[in-house]
Amino acid sequence: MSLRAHDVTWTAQGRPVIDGVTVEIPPGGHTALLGPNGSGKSTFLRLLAGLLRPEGGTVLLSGHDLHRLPRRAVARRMAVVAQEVSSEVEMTVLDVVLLGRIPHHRRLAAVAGEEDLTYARRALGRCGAAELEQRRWPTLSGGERQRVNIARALAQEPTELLLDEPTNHLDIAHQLALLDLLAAIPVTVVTALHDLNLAARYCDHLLLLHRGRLVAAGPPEQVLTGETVERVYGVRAEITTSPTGRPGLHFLGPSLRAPSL
Ligand SMILES: Nc1ncnc2c1ncn2[C@@H]1O[C@H](COP(=O)(O)OP(=O)(O)OP(=O)(O)O)[C@@H](O)[C@H]1O
Repeated sequence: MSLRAHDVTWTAQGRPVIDGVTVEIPPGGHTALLGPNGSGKSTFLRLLAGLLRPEGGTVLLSGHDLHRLPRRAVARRMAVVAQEVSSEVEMTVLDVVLLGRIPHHRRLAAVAGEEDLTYARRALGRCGAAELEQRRWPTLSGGERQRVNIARALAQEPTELLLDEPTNHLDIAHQLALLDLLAAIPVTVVTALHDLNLAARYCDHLLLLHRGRLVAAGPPEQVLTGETVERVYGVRAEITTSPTGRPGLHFLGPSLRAPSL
């Protein structure tokens, strides 16, 4: 297992935000991190990425405690696409993507050699953003910025890629293209997602958080049951098999009973 969390806990203002979560992320697969607003998805993603330190438990990368590994070695392996990115940075798109190459160099001045440019341009192409290369970052739309930010992460050539709501700002065609891309790359991917149908369609392994606790883990048909969706989201759903062979959720309305655990 490339990435594991064992009994991980993190609190804010005395309240557990992540509460004793143990998971194994299947290597080379695409795992979706699901849960209602405030359930702890972003926090857990940051813990998996080593951006937050667990207050209890450990995150293990290839069997080693993430916080005992040199930061540079982790940065070379793991790429993170955060939810919010600044729109103010005065750089071209190509330079933003080249930032992904920094962990592969000892000196900043060494970034932007031929090999780096090849990686950066290939990543832009994969994200359907090749034509944006010379645009100034602040002039991009939200969806363009999102695609470039993902290209930056791919240019890093990570073995683990963690993304927080990467489909935000993307139209449906770009959402599907991005999830197809993430399914095709030979990298361990963990994506926080709100859209349960997209998660069921594109991800092999789902983790469902509720109030900081892991309430279900496994393949989509096992995790996304009507009972679980109603209990966690407080919404009634009819679940059928979609033409893709994956579960398809049809939301019927609010639960007639209060959401609880
Ligand atoms: N530094 C912090 N200080 C105080 N509370 C925090 C902090 N970080 C997270 N929280 C709280 O922890 C809970 C989980 O937050 P988190 O952003 O991880 O949830 P999420 O599942 O990603 O939510 P969303 O779907 O709305 O993006 C929220 O109630 C949030 O307010």
